[in-house]
Amino acid sequence: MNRVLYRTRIKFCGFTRPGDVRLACELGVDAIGFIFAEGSPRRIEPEEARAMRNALGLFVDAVALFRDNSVDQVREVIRQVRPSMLQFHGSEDDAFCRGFGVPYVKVIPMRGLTSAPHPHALQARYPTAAGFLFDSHDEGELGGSGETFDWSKVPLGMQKPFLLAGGLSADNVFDAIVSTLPWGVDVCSGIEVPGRPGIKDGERMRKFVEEVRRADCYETG
Ligand SMILES: O=C(O)c1ccccc1NCC(=O)[C@H](O)[C@H](O)COP(=O)(O)O
Repeated sequence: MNRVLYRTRIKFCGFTRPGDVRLACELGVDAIGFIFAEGSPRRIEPEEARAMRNALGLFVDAVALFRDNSVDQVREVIRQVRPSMLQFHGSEDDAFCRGFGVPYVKVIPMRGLTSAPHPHALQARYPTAAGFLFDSHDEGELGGSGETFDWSKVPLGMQKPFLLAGGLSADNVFDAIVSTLPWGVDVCSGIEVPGRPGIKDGERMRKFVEEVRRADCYETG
């Protein structure tokens, strides 16, 4: 497949500082993720996210991440942050996810799977999802682990766009894209200062974007 002129979307996740958000936008990312999951070291309050949302560049989406949060918590984030997309990491079903009237992405935990999830089964379970995100954590675990999963388990023939996540960095995102041809890639710890969750590293962000663009210009034949 000739991938010249293809553009892999980029989502950077787990921001805690407006300056990092501004730099990410200048680097040309498509979406910025704010984490509201209980127990996450990158969890922020809706007020903090609202300030960072206001720092977003033109045409950059705000994505709000949840993991089995209450209806009231999700509503409060929507009220204050006005995300253009919700991302659910827990055991939420389609009825819960669609109930807020904001498009949503459902995260599929990939750790420990012996075979690829079936695209029709995902579609049947989450019929109103705007897309899916394949991440490396196990069912019931937090995301943002910085670990990869077996990319051969990414299903072929997905009916909706999907994002690849889990342990991506400038060192492996080229191979990840060429191997799985995702709609987009999502990274959290791979663009951070090591050992400092939520503190993004400008040079790591820049290199990540550069490697995605390099993959976009690569002809797989
Ligand atoms: O990052 C967290 O702390 C977190 C906690 C609970 C739910 C989701 C969380 N992060 C979501 C993500 O950012 C993705 O899982 C991420 O793209 C993959 O993380 P990483 O392997 O660190 O790149």
